[in-house]
Amino acid sequence: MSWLLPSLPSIPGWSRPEPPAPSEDDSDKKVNGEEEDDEDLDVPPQFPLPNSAQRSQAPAPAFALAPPSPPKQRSASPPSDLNIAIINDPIPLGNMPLPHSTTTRPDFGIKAGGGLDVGGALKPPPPKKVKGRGKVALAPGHSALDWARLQRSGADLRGIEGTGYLRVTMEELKKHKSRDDAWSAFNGRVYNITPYLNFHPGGVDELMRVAGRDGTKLFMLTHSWVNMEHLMAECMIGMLVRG
Ligand code: HEM
Repeated sequence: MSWLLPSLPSIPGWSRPEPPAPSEDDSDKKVNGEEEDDEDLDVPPQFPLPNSAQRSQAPAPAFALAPPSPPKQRSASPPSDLNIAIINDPIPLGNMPLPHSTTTRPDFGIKAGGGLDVGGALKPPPPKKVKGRGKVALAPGHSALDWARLQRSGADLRGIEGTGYLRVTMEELKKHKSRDDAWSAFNGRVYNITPYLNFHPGGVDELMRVAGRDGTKLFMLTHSWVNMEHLMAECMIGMLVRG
């Protein structure tokens, strides 16, 4: 192996230390041609050394177990339902003044023990009072379905059997304003409302308010969504004309 080592110039007074000659003990450690490691080589040195100054001054090893922490004091109030830490004990601040923004601690409406103290702006609005729509209880046999059946029955609902659609003047219209002979005009068409009176969900009296006159405005103000032309198709007398 000498060829691996660079050839050093020979310096007077200096010589390469010769490796120690293998002793008889070393030869004993060779078993079946394999060299056993010396166990002492893997043991790290003690630090600090057993007779060092650090070791003599150190009262106890620094990695001794810390004493157990004292049991936590439970607050009188149960914990909040919300996952927000509410600090009961003020944090010691020494002489440090609190910033203006935190001189009063906000509670965010959270009550002690959980739940929200909804007050002021957070309070839900009171339930709206629903104004009575003025629907009436219809007599048996006078439902919307009964009216539809009556319309399809072929019965004379116009009250002017045998005549076609009429041209009705305002003067003529005004003559039909009784319970058993009531006409009314809606959107330029004149209807015999008499057979419908007891079927009217708003009641007889409401419908009678427009008997003998133009009821378009009141109808639209009350229930513009009602398909009056369809409901009253079989009751149509004719068209409202000037004259
Ligand atoms: C021939 C014309 C009319 C027909 C076919 C008719 C039909 C109806 C119908 C189908 C309803 C039930 C509405 C619903 O359930 O949403 C109703 C309700 C009502 N109608 Fe009429 N109506 C007529 C004329 C009038 C007029 C002229 C008035 C008022 C003077 C009136 C007053 C009411 C009221 C107060 C109700 C109950 C409240 C409501 O449901 O809106 N109706 N009517």
